[in-house]
Order: sequence, then structure tokens, then C-alpha cells
Amino acid sequence: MRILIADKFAPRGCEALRELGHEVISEPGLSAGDLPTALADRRPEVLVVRSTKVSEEAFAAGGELALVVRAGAGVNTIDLEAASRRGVFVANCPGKNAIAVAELAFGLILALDRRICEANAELDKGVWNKKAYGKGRGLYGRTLGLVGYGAIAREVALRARAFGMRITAHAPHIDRDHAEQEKVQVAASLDELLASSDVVSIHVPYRESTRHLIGARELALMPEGALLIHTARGGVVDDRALAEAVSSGRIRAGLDVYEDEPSKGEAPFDSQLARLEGVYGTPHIGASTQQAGEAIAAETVRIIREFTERGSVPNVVNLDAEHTGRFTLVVRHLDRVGVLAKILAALRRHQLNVQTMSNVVFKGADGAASATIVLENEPDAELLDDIRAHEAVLGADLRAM
Ligand SMILES: NC(=O)c1ccc[n+]([C@@H]2O[C@H](COP(=O)([O-])OP(=O)(O)OC[C@H]3O[C@@H](n4cnc5c(N)ncnc54)[C@H](O)[C@@H]3O)[C@@H](O)[C@H]2O)c1
Ligand SMILES: O=C(O)[C@H](O)COP(=O)(O)O
Repeated sequence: MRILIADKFAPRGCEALRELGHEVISEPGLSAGDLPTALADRRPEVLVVRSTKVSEEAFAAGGELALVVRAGAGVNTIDLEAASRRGVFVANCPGKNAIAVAELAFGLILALDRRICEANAELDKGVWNKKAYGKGRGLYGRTLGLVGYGAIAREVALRARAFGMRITAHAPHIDRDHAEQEKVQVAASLDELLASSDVVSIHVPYRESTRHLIGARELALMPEGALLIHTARGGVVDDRALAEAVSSGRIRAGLDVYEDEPSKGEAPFDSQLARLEGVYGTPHIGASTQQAGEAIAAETVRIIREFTERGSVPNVVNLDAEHTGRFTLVVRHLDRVGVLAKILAALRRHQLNVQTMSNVVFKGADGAASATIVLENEPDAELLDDIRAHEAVLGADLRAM
């Protein structure tokens, strides 16, 4: 297979893909604008990207594309609808960079509490100012509020426990027993979490429903002196409202992501928010540790390998989970050429659309096989009779899901 890697990617990952016999084209400098032309010229079947945007135009140009791997967590940079329209799988690497992001989030918390950046800048200028910078509030016993409770938030919680912090979390579906075991209290609402936390750390994906989840109203709920840590995705926080809240001196912020951040590795960045005194910023480096890069590369290789060797794709994000069908037809049959085609022809005669299908073969020569076919509509008894009448069919059963 031909694989185009359009972002920085661990060399070990490229080697592993070549060892599997794939042609690997590495073009880490490609911008989102260059991608359609590169896809049209190189004609890869697999595309690997990090934050580079994959637009409708890119999918239209990449006629051979069958799989896009997001070598990271967030998939908001990929036009999933355009991928689905063309039957292109999109997969990501969930959790593989969670530790790296949690480490950065904690770095920002500690640095803000002790004002390490300003203290260091003054020392660099030859100024000793213990008086100004010896005023950290301390983390022990303080409350950390986690917005979202997925892979990254849980790694942040693990580290917060070691610092003796109290932890609360808010997310749509938190398993309360699990959270309790992890010594995390489930907040009654986002508002309650914001109002009761000394440090708020955001770990939700960007989508329509999370756009400006934290705006002026939410920021106003945070107590005076609280810290907001945002390492999730530009757009989850209303940056303009945040700039106003920080400028007022009420809260301070540690940011790795911004609404108007460049998608390239190097670019000018003229952000009023990032320049504020009460803001510590990093340029979207949450996932950029060597460890995370290698874990992401290993997962990317696993996904491509499963796809090329078995035809299945781990971690797909653009399958229709709602559309899995309501009836399962299990047909045990002799493992012979043409039997499945006959079963499918019977389904076609009865105007039944197959949602998913799998077939397993029993051990032993001249054995039997079993096909599991998921259907959206209920077949009538006549169809089952049709299938059962086939001389190579050993049995057929229908189950409602
Ligand atoms: N800064 C970086 O370099 C970096 C690196 C990795 C991931 N990220 C970002 O962090 C995000 C989270 O990553 P993750 O691995 O923890 O994902 P995850 O899928 O494991 O967890 C996401 C959590 O958000 C929760 N959630 C969704 N909508 C919510 C809402 N409206 N309110 C509250 N909670 C909500 C989910 O229930 C889940 O608990 C990613 O989607 C990505 O955008 C950034
Ligand atoms: O969603 C992610 O995994 C992060 O935002 C990392 O982005 P990057 O791969 O461009 O560093």
C-alpha cells in the first residue's frame, strides 16, 4: 500500500511501515492547502496526519484514499462527513498521548501557582525578587475541577491525587462507582464545578456542542484567584471572554491551545490573549513528547496493519453507531464457494439491506462455517424457508436485537 505521512511522525513508525512492505512517502511540511495536490499527485491509499486539516477538497482529490489515520486524539480537523460520503475510514489513537498532555497541564498548574515564568524572566535580567514571587497559594488540599473525564482528565486526576488535591469532574456519562474508586467526586453540573474549583482543567473534544463551552458567563462563576488550564482544543473556550476575565485580574490561565492558532509547526502568532500577563502559554505542544510520539506511531502502525492484513480498522470514528440494524440472521452453512452469494441473493430478492456481515469457519477440513448478517428490517418466514432450503445450509435462525 502507498502511505502518505503529511505531518511530523516518529521515524520508528515509518521504518515499521516499510518493514511491513508498504511504500511510505513522508512529507512533514505539507500544509492543509498543499494536501489536495499532494493527494492527487501521490495517490496514496492511506493518509497519516496530525493537526493538518483534511478538508472536503482533500478527500475529493484523494480518489484512492481508503483510510485516514489521525496520529493523535482530536479529529475535529478532519471533515468526517466528506470521508463518510466517500466510504473512507477515519481512525484515531485514543489515549496514546494522554500522559503527555496531563504532564503539560500539571506543568502549567505548578508554574502558574508559583509564577515560575515571571520569576525566571526577572532572574534572566539579573533581578532577585523573592518578595514578589514568594506568594504561591499551594496546591495541597485545593480543589481541581476537571471538565471532561476521559483519557487525559484521568491522567491529570492521577497526578493531582499525588499532590493531595481534592478532585471533582463533570462529563455527560461518568461511571460514579468508578470515579469514587479513583477518589473523584462527580459535580452536579458544570456551573457547580466552576464555582467550587481553585483550578479548572479542560479536557473535552471540540465539536458543535462544546464550542464556547466556557464563555463569559462560565468564567464569571470561577472564584477570584482561580486558575483555568486549557490544553483541549481551540474553540472550546471563548478566547475573547477569557482575555477579558484575565485582564480584570480575577483569574489567570495556562493555555496550550487557542481559537486562532496556526496549524503549522512554525508561524507568526499575534495573540492578544497569549501576551497577557496573567496567561502562561505554550504552542500546542501537549502531545509533543518523545514518549507520546512513539506511542502514537506504534498505534498508527497497528491500525494500518489491521487494515491491510485483516480489512478491519481499529478506533474508527466515522461509523454510524446508531445504524447497526435490529435483526441478526445467523446462517450455519457448508464452507463452499458460492453459498454466501446464494444467501445474499435471497436477501436481495426480499429487498433486505445488509448492515454488517461476518463469516467464521469452523476448525477441520471440509468444515462448516457460520455467517452473521445484521439487517435493518425484519425478514419474513418465507426468506428463512428460502435460505434453509439451500442444500449447503445447515441451519438459519433469526434474532431480534
Ligand atoms: N494539547 C494537545 O496537544 C492535545 C493532545 C491530545 C488531545 N487533545 C484534546 O483533548 C481532547 C480530549 O482528549 P481525551 O483523550 O481525554 O478524550 P476522551 O475522548 O478520552 O475524553 C473526552 C471527555 O470529554 C467528555 N465530554 C464530551 N463532551 C462534553 C461536554 N459537553 N461537557 C463535559 N464533558 C464532555 C467525554 O464524556 C469524555 O469524558 C481531544 O479531543 C483533543 O481535542 C489535545
Ligand atoms: O488531538 C491531539 O492529539 C493533539 O491536539 C495533538 O496534536 P498534534 O498531533 O498536532 O501535536
